[in-house]
Amino acid sequence: MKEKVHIKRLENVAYITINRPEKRNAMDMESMDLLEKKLDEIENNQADKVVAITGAGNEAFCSGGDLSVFHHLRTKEEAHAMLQKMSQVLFRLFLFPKPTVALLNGTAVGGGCEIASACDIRVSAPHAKFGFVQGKLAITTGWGGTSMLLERIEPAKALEIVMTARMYSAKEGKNLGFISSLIEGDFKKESERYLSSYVNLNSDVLAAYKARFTDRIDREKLQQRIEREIDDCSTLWAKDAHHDAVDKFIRK
Ligand SMILES: CCCC(=O)SCCNC(=O)CCNC(=O)[C@H](O)C(C)(C)COP(=O)(O)OP(=O)(O)OC[C@H]1O[C@@H](n2cnc3c(N)ncnc32)[C@H](O)[C@@H]1OP(=O)(O)O
Repeated sequence: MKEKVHIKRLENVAYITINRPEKRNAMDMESMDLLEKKLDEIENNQADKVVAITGAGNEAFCSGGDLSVFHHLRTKEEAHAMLQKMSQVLFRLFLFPKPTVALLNGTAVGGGCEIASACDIRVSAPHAKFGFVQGKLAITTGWGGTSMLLERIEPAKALEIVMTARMYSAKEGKNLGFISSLIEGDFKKESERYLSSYVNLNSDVLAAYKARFTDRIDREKLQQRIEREIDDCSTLWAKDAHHDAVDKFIRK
């Protein structure tokens, strides 16, 4: 049976692939658990120097939470539990002791952008689009995405991205500083080549640089901001405006 999230290893890079292309790599609870397990595995495996997260296929990196499943969460408490679960996984990814790279092989939407924001670096195929579209579903980000995006790019630009809730091209993402590099050509092959330059250094050197990168973060404050984000999102989740917007997506 296919695993919804799997790892492949190549030259000291651990590639985590969200493997639900028929749902544009949407995350359900099982995928969240698997992502967490893969992080455990990589953290304990000395040979893994760098973590790359990507989506199966060419169309999507990740379309966010699985709306067909999470639509059954009706109350604030139910939504809160799900949001907290994934935000804990992403907080861990944000502070992961090894460098992390989101390989945007295709569209990243909603929670997919939150996963990308949790990674240290985002590189993208030129055709990939991204959008923090949660606002269109009458909710905010709830996996910690806005709090983490604010650590990644200029605050005014982060605010623009979440408040317009629109889709951006990869080129726009590069101009906004959300995407570090665009990878032309065969994305899989060229991103492997791109990552091979990261693993030339030994793992202690990479870990030391990564530690300096995360030292900048006030972890306690970030955690508090994420908790407030989860609280806002779960309050909005329980309202009719959100349920109606998701109904519309599911019925389309
Ligand atoms: C919970 C944390 C916050 C969140 O993540 S809220 C969720 C935010 N995500 C969204 O609103 C994304 C909704 N999806 C889309 O806009 C589009 O599907 C997307 C990603 C641009 C891809 O467009 P297309 O390539 O044209 O593909 P499509 O729409 O025909 O979709 C193909 C099949 O995938 C399904 N799908 C896509 N995104 C999903 C999702 N998030 N949850 C559950 N199912 C999802 C879609 O229903 C369709 O299924 P089917 O083939 O009709 O059975």
